[in-house]
Order: sequence, then structure tokens, then C-alpha cells
Amino acid sequence: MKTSIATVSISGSLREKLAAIAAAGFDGIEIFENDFLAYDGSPAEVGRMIRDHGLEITLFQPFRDFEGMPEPHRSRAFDRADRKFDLMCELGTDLMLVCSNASPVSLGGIDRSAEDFQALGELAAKRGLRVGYEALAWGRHINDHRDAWEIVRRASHPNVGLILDSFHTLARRVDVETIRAIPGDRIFIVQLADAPRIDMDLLYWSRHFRNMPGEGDLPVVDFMRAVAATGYNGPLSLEIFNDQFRGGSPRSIAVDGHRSLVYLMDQVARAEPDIAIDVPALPERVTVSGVEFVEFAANETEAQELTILLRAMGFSLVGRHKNKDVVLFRQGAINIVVNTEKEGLAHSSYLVHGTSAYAFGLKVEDAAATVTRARALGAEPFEQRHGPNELAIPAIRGVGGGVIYFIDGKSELARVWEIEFEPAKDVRDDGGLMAVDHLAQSMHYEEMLTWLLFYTAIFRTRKLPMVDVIDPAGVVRSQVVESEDGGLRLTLNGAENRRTLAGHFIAESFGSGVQHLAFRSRDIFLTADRLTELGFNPLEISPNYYDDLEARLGLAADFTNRLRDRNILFDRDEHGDYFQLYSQNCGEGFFFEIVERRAGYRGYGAPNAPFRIAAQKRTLRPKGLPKI
Ligand SMILES: O=C(O)c1ccc(O)c(O)c1
Ligand SMILES: [Mg+2]
Repeated sequence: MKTSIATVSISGSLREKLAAIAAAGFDGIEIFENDFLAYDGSPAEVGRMIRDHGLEITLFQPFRDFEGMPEPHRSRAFDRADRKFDLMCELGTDLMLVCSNASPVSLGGIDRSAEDFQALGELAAKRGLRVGYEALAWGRHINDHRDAWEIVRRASHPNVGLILDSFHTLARRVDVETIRAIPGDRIFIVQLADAPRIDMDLLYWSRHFRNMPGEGDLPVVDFMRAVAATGYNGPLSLEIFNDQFRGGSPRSIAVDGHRSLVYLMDQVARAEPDIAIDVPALPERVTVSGVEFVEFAANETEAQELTILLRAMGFSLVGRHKNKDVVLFRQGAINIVVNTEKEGLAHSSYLVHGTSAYAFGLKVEDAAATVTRARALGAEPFEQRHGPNELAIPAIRGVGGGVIYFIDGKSELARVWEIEFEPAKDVRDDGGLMAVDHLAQSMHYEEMLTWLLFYTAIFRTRKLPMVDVIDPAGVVRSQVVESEDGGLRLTLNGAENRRTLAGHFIAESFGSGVQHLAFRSRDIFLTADRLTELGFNPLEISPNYYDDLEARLGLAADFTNRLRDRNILFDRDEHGDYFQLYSQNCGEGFFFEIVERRAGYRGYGAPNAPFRIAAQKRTLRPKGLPKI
């Protein structure tokens, strides 16, 4: 698989773009003419700089408004092409993209256009160059790859081929199966982009909202399966016009791009087992059966405050690490590790972010294979020195810099608690909490797609539609990533500004990460009552909320009273009921949530989020964990 990316897809100067693209592992770039024009070096220097980065120029583009022109426009178009061919020779690339004519002056006519391409092919052939024709979704006469292919076919010149771009085909909902009939060797390059499904003008949608395959809603896998069926084996080139990416981090956008191509082709290879596809073999997407543990990094004082809160939620201290300042709290299947070591990643994480849930462990079938897949998708492995009685737990770095560990039942890993921890004698309590229901991570809105792609590419998960959550200080966009059976449930919260609760957390804890942890209760009312006895101080919800709830869902007054008395929030979907109880904020906006799902409720209580956030903001304290 030969990977390529258009220079328009990422931000920075040409030099910065090249460095980021090369570091992410791409083989080539499409050079956008404007990137070259804005650079103050000669074409030969630019070509050399690109090759010095180990990259080839897969395409020079775009060449506009060429075919089907009346005179004198036609002659001028040929003169322009000739000049660009000179430039391409100096740059060192042999393929030019001609996009379908959008000019009101153009005449159309399939044979007229085919003749123009035949002549352009002749001109290109003299220099050993090739031209590819792409149908823009908003082309004046040609806006469908089937018509572009007909022109290429009639031009009947070996130096003239077709360029496919998933965006143009999918945006117009052209049947991708029509691609299967095109000979692969007549397709000169394939451009790939996804996009969120938004009903808007095609040109505006294309120029501002494209994103990496897998980040949007278009069936790019189906498009690529059809391309693979043609035998096409040339570069797969990302061409992503996106306002956010233009202002984003070149390095991280380039990494996302490479990851999106590996993931795309992995899906294509699995869906088309009979087609030989040149992709590296990697383990399948990983099924997560649950969250085995969550680990906090803290200093001693804050660890004590966290301990008080954990005990008030019914957790008991069950183990002390044999070699480290690390303790284990447990309740049901929930393991909470509190790490107060003075070295290692936990400590540096504490120094940077303060007390935080910097790591979590996921239960998978094969921990080593999980890391293999994640690495193939560009994730960074994480290894830390380990002493006697310590296991080398397979792990990777998450997007925000935290650690994701993997525990399987195949190996010693299943016995990690016995091997690494000494049992602790402690009163055993129980608040009726059974398991981790979900982890909520907060990040800047611009980073959301990076997190989304990371999780969906590595793990067998799906994304739910984005929900807007109204915070008194702005909108927070919330996106769920979950596995079919709920073994892994993540909510990603993208903050638009730092005055929202999520934005405050990111700003004050110096980075994105786990902002809240939700535990699943067997019976929320019993849990609430038991926790009150243990000294738990719930987040207080406005009485107005309960009046509305009763009216909105037609609830019985005594039921609403039971909710109100305990500060429990309630939601209902077509499957069942959902109950939520929140802790007060800890420090800079971290908090715990306790939920109960009844009769297969699928959601996350999104309708309640604005009221919960408003309550949290009323109590947001300047520093420290809550006093209970
Ligand atoms: O938006 C455009 O004009 C444009 C140009 C070249 C392309 O390859 C493309 O897909 C779009
Ligand atoms: Mg294109």
C-alpha cells in the first residue's frame, strides 16, 4: 500500500507539513499548487526538499477549467498546461490532476472534451507526463465519475487516465458499484476523504468539512472495496479540506491521516478476502469485555482525600503493592488503583495534571495482539521498568498522553492483583456498585476526531451521533464510542471554550483526559441510601428539574419524590430507564457518577447533562477535593 496526502490537508509552512507527513510514515504527497506558489524556493529546490524527506510527489494539482472551452479560452488553457508541465518536470512529478470544468464559459460535450484530453495527452506524452481527470461534484457539465470515465475512455490515450475522489462520488450518492467496471490501470490515482453528512452546498461542504476516512459518515469503505475490485494498486491519497485541520497540529493530523488509511485498508481487506490487497496484516479490531481498573496518580494529601471519597462510595482497601506506593480499592468488579509513587509516569503525570485518572486497564482476549494492532495503527507503546513481582503489562499511550493497559485471561496477567499486591486487612463495605459503566474524557473540540479515530480503529466499537450539551458558558459536544455489548463505553466531550466545565477541566489540569468515571449500581436507591450513611455528599440538583421531569415523562409523584430526595437524575428511552447520581466536583472538575440501567436503556442521560453541569458549576470550588 502506497500512502499519500495532499499538502492542503494539514497546517503549517510547506517545510512543517513535509516534516509531519514524513514522520507519520507517508510515502508521498500531492502538491497543491498554492503551497508551492507561497514557498520562496525554486521548483527544483522544492522537489529536492520533498525527496529529502523521503517523499515522492504523487500528484501535482489542481489544473482547472480546461476541457470543453471555446476559443480563445481553449488555446489559453493549452498554453497554461504547457507552462505547468514545465513546472512539473522541474519539481519531479509526472502526474497532473485536471478537475472537471466549473467555468460558465465551458461548452461541455463529451466528444469535444475527449478530443481536448486526447490533445493534452499528446502534449504530456512528449514530456513523459500523464494527466488524470477528476469529476468535481459541482462541475459544470461533468460531476459524476461515470461521465469522467467516458471522456477518458473516448480520449483513448495512454497518458490520460481517471482520478477518483471518494468525496465527489459519495457526496452525490453515485452508486460505488459502478467503479467495479473500470479497468484498474486506467485509474491514475485515488483520492480519499470522508465527511460528516450535512445538507449543504456541495462546494462549501467539500472545501470546509472533509475529514479522514472513518471520521465522518460517508461509506468510504464501500467506495474503496469497489476500487480494490478494479485491481488498482496505486497511491491512496488523502485530500482533506477542513478548516479545523488547517489550524490544527500538523503532526497529529498527519498521524490521524496515516492511521485512517491503515484502518480503511484493513477493513477493505477483511471485506474482500478474494481480492489480493497489498496491506500489512494486523490483528482484528479488539473486543473489550470490560474495564479492569482505573488508576489515579496523586500526591499523599490528595490521595487521602480521594480515599475518603472512595470509602464514602463503598470501596474497601483490598491490597497494597509489594514494591510501590500503590494501593488497590475494590467494590464489585471495580478496581481503583491509587498511585503516589515519586517516580515513573504516574508521578510525572501528577506533576503536570494534578490528581488524575491517568491510566486505565481494559479486559481483552489477547493483550499482546491488542498492542500489535494499536502499534500498526500508529499508537505509541508504553513500557515502564518493572521490578520483581511485577508483570510487564502490555500498554499503549492514549491520545491525551495517559496510559491504556491491557489485561487478558490467557496469561499471568489474569493474576495481576495476586502477583503484585499484598492483601490489606480493612473493613469490607459495599455500596452496591458493580462495574465501571463508562469513562468520560474531555478534550478540546478540535481534538475530538483524533480521539474518535484512535478508539474506533483499534477497538471493536461504534460511534453514536454527536450530541450538543449546553453548558451555561457554551456548547460541549459529546460523542459516544461504545462496543456492541457495552464492554467498553466512552464518552468524548469536546469543549469549545475554557469557561465550560469541560473546558475548565482541560485548562486547569493542563490537558485532556478522564474527567469522570461512572460506576454501575445494582439498585440506585439502595446505593444512594447506603452512601448517605457512609458520608457521601451528592451533587445537589435543582428542585425545578424534578417538577419538569414529572410533567415531561408523566411520572408518579411519589417516584419523583424518591428521586428528588436523593438527588437522582432520571431518563427514559424506548428500551428502559436510567438513573444518575453524581459526586461533588473534585479539584478542577473531576467527578464520579453512579448509574443504574434498567431494561436495556442504551443512552447516557444526555437530556440531563445541562442541569447536572449547572449544578456542578454552582459548586465548583477553587481548589482541592470535596470535603465530605
Ligand atoms: O475544491 C476544489 O476545487 C478541488 C480541487 C481539486 C480536487 O481534487 C478536489 O477534490 C477539489
Ligand atoms: Mg479531489
